Amino acid sequence: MQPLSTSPHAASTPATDPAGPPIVDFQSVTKRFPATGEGAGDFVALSDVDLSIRRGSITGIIGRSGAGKSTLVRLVNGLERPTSGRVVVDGTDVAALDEKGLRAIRRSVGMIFQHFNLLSARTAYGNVALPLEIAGVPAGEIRKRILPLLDLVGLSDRSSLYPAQLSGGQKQRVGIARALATEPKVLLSDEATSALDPETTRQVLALLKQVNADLGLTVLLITHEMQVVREIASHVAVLDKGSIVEEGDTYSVFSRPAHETTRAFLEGVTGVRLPAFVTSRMESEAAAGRSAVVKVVFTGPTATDPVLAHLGRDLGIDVNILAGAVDEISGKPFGTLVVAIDREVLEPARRFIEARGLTCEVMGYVR
Ligand SMILES: Nc1ncnc2c1ncn2[C@@H]1O[C@H](COP(=O)(O)OP(=O)(O)OP(=O)(O)O)[C@@H](O)[C@H]1O
Repeated sequence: MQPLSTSPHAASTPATDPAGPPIVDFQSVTKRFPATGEGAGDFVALSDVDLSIRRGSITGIIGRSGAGKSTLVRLVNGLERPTSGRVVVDGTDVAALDEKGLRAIRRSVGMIFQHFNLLSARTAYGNVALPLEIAGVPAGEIRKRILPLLDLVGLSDRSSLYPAQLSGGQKQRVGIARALATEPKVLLSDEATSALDPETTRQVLALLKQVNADLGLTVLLITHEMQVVREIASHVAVLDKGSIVEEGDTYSVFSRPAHETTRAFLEGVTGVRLPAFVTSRMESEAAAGRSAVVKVVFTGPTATDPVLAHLGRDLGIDVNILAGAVDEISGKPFGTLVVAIDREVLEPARRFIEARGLTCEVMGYVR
């Protein structure tokens, strides 16, 4: 694969500016769908959503099935229109556009899909050429643009093959090249790696990361795979029943998830799983003679500090380690330890730990 600095977009791509105005701004967006059944009211798919997508970010949208993720993303390229509110893409209110304006916005917002959506009767080259043909770009110019794109996605030697002759990963690479053909500012990805095996997923993610870093292209991705978000997303927004319940940079949200939906999604992905011998004995009452089972989360610069050793040395409080893991989110360390602390000394221990920037959560009590 060629470095992207030689790509045809390099000169025309706006610089990444995290502090600048958002590239996509959802302002009080509500989306209702008309009732489908007799007597049923309208269905509210999105309710008063405010969300700013930073220019140059990779933002993951997560949420349960039916939470409104696809609807949110389809508003960005005008495939859906908000019932109320505004969706502003690079300064343009998409909902206010006529057909001509929508065609223009769709050139600046590319999209890739779970099932690739390639035309089976066209070669890889023909699929990538399609959006340029629709835009009326002359054939000679199309050729000049497509060859570096196929090179970029590592498919120069597959350009004359049809989708049926390509692997899933190769088809998604064609999808990415096609989405990049019109030199978009934003790339929407709707479960683009869900149909791929783990190794191919890694390769496609690496390509998205490279495109993001080298072209400054903002990526807005829907996924149910938390590993994907943890690995490549700089920011994350959690949707629950049509509302944003949590958002921020991925490290902050994933290391200290505040909402129950986020916690449920992260179960088993970050942190530790308690061994059965602990969970089977755990009780909710803090009765005498029991120890508290405390989850201690180490983040940022404290992630590798020996705080619990200091607890023993400075306060003479010993802890019993039950489970632990050191993990990585967006390339930064993140540690979780589950420890048993004598109930009688729980409060001083908690104050000591929290004063050093760590978080404590009492999960229950054991004898
Ligand atoms: N055109 C439509 N007409 C009626 N209801 C719709 C329409 N499109 C979506 N919905 C409803 O809006 C809700 C949100 O749908 P959406 O596809 O955005 O969810 P999602 O979070 O992407 O779900 P999934 O993860 O299952 O794809 C769902 O309950 C869905 O049935």
